[in-house]
Amino acid sequence: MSTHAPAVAARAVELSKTYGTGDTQVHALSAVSAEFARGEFTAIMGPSGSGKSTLMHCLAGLDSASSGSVLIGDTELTTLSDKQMTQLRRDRIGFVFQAFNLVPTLTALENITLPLDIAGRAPDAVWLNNVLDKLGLQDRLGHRPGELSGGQQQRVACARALAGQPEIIFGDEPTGNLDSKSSGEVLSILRAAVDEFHQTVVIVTHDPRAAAYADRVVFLADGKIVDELRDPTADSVLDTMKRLDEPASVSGGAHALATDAVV
Ligand SMILES: Nc1ncnc2c1ncn2[C@@H]1O[C@H](COP(=O)(O)OP(=O)(O)OP(=O)(O)O)[C@@H](O)[C@H]1O
Repeated sequence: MSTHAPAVAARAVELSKTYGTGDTQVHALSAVSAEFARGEFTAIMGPSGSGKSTLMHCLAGLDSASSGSVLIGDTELTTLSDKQMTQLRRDRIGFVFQAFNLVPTLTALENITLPLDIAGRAPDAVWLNNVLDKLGLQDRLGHRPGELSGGQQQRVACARALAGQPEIIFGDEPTGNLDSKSSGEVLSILRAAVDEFHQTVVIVTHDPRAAAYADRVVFLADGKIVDELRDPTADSVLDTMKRLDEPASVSGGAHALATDAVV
């Protein structure tokens, strides 16, 4: 990776997303501004419907915002043509989503290397082996997705996202379907991508133990960033979640403080 790479891997600037009109209008995101530093692991948390997936999909160029902008490195996504957007997603971004999106007719290994094959790039053999070892996939590479358990399919999707060493990896509940062992393996490899390869990871999770693998946790509520934690532990994440569940009069001070810290 270039030593001149910008310090911020992804940035949302005054990002708003509104669904519907009139009485049924939903403000999924309300002027969210956030930076995701290069070489850092961030977890996004918040109650159901708070806008986590919407934020992640906008950051990853999978959905467009109603207003505001998203930058991946120095590239503003709204300036890109469809073709440029496809290339950016393919070359610079890795995705691990709950719906694994594996190709059923390809083997696990073929699924893992598919994005690289399409891009005409060869995987770094040492890195790929490391990923396959850490995710315990070496003896499953010849199997098709239908012959793998849910947890194994999720690990294949994770290996696919990591294989090309993209600048930034987005995960929407990447451990949502996994038992605690598989979950730990996926989170450890995401942590290694950050620590050993200076990649950037942003995941949405409901699980405080998963969030504890991150360097930073950003909390959303009602489409706004309301708090942030550095060097989280499962306990500090739980405490913050409880505090944010308290009535607005009690937690209002924390909201104002956190918003200042993030913007
Ligand atoms: N396509 C859509 N049409 C209308 N409303 C939508 C659409 N997608 C999301 N929403 C609404 O936007 C809000 C934010 O949704 P989002 O999926 O981002 O929340 P979330 O925090 O990821 O929730 P969860 O934890 O349940 O996955 C919710 O109120 C949701 O109902």
